[in-house]
Amino acid sequence: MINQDSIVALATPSGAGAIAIIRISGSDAIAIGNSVFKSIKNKDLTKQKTHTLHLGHIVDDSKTLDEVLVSVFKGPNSYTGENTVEISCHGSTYIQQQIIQLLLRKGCRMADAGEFTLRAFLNGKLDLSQAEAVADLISSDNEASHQIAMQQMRGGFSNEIAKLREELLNFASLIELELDFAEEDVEFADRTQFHELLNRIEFVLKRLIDSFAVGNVIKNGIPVAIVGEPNVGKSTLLNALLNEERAIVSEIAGTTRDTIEDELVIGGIGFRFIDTAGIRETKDVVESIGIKKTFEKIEQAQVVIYLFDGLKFQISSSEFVSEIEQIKNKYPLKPLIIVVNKKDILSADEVSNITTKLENLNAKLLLISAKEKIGVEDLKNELLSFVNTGALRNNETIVTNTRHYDSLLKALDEIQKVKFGLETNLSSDLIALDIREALYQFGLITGQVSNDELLGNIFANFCIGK
Ligand SMILES: Nc1nc2c(c(=O)[nH]1)N(C=O)[C@@H](CNc1ccc(C(=O)N[C@@H](CCC(=O)O)C(=O)O)cc1)CN2
Ligand SMILES: Nc1nc2c(ncn2[C@@H]2O[C@H](COP(=O)(O)OP(=O)(O)OP(=O)(O)O)[C@@H](O)[C@H]2O)c(=O)[nH]1
Repeated sequence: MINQDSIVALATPSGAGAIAIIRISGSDAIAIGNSVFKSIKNKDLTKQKTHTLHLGHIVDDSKTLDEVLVSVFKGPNSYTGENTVEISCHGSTYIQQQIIQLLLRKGCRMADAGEFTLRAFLNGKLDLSQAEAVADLISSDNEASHQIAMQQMRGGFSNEIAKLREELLNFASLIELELDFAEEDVEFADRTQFHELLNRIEFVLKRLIDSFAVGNVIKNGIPVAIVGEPNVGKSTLLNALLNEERAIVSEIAGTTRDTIEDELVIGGIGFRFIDTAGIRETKDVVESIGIKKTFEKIEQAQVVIYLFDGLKFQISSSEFVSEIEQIKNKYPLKPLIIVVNKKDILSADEVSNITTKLENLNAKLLLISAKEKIGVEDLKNELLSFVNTGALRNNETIVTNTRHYDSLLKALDEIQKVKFGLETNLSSDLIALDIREALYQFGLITGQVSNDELLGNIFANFCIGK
């Protein structure tokens, strides 16, 4: 470990709280902490064991700033791998600022965003994908995104990649050794075994790449477009799903002109509902812009809810059927749920008329009342059925990070080139080049290969103090 300057930052959120934690990390962290701390038992912090907690006061010259608890971590046994001191003070913003300013005068500097975790990475405490998972963990707000981040932080993903990388590295060295004996025409690398390894790597890469489809939506929320004519109850449904009054419910048709997005967690999965203006034909300029937007939103959505008023269906059923067919034709692969609203005011005959006319449309049909909250739970379950939670349940590795996804795609491409090279008896030096490129992509994920620009990009997105 090189002699690192000592960095300081507030580890808890800014603002007042019961307690705030100020963290210092670096070679001189404990000495600096000691210089501002007066232990009630006259302890010298520099002489304390690692992972110990001490009560005392923070003093600025003779002025006592606060009564605090101080914890001591001795490098390499700390989060950052460096000497670390944490001061738990009373959570007044004034106290926080006074202590931080005092520490800055004593030789610390303010930490950059993510610098504690960057140091943990540089000191080998975490690999790069684990460090990135720390940021995901902090921003996770539902069960699924939390589970994935937690798994990644504990090294599930990097272990898998690191193992493949090591096996591949083995073959790379053997193939490269062959190059040194080019005249003799020897083969150190068993071609059958090598082929078997490449197949295995290809299989794992494909699985990881596929998992990104799930991972990405889990991280960002699954977009669901709610489409329907004005006044069918989109806003009421959204409110029923969100269980709070967010969208504007009104008696006037066409009030949902703009798209409103809202998030809701169902069964541990985040959904993003996109309330659209519907696809009713219109001459109104403002509304036709809304209709164009509706199609754009369907495009982006993973699931579409086509919502209509059950009473209106009785008058113009063929128009509804043709609209539904229009959506089905335009987006044949997009899951579509037909939701008939206002069931509470429909007669049994009307219900059976709707069912008969719509049951053969190759879409899920649900009759609900958004207002009376009838059938809303069924709709939630239906939405959940579109999420492939199999991988989640089985605790398989799920890729959520675009950077990793990108490297996995490139690695797969290289592995396939290597396979092709073997099959077509390409010369070893060319095969070796492709293997090196695949290894490089694996290394980018785990951080075995990195550079300042890459690290800068990653850690700049962290919060200060992490
Ligand atoms: N107060 C506090 N809470 C925190 C953190 C922290 O830094 N401080 N963390 C940080 O963000 C997370 C916990 N992560 C941590 C990871 C490693 C070590 C650590 O001391 N590791 C040592 C020794 C382990 C032992 O002997 O018990 C090591 O790895 O050698 C501490 C915290 C969440 N909670
Ligand atoms: N009886 C009954 N009325 C409902 C139901 N759902 C919505 N409504 C009423 O239908 C009217 C329109 O509801 P909104 O939720 O504003 O409809 P919208 O589709 O968002 O309308 P726009 O914003 O105009 O597109 C309101 O008066 C609601 O109270 C329902 O299940 N049953």
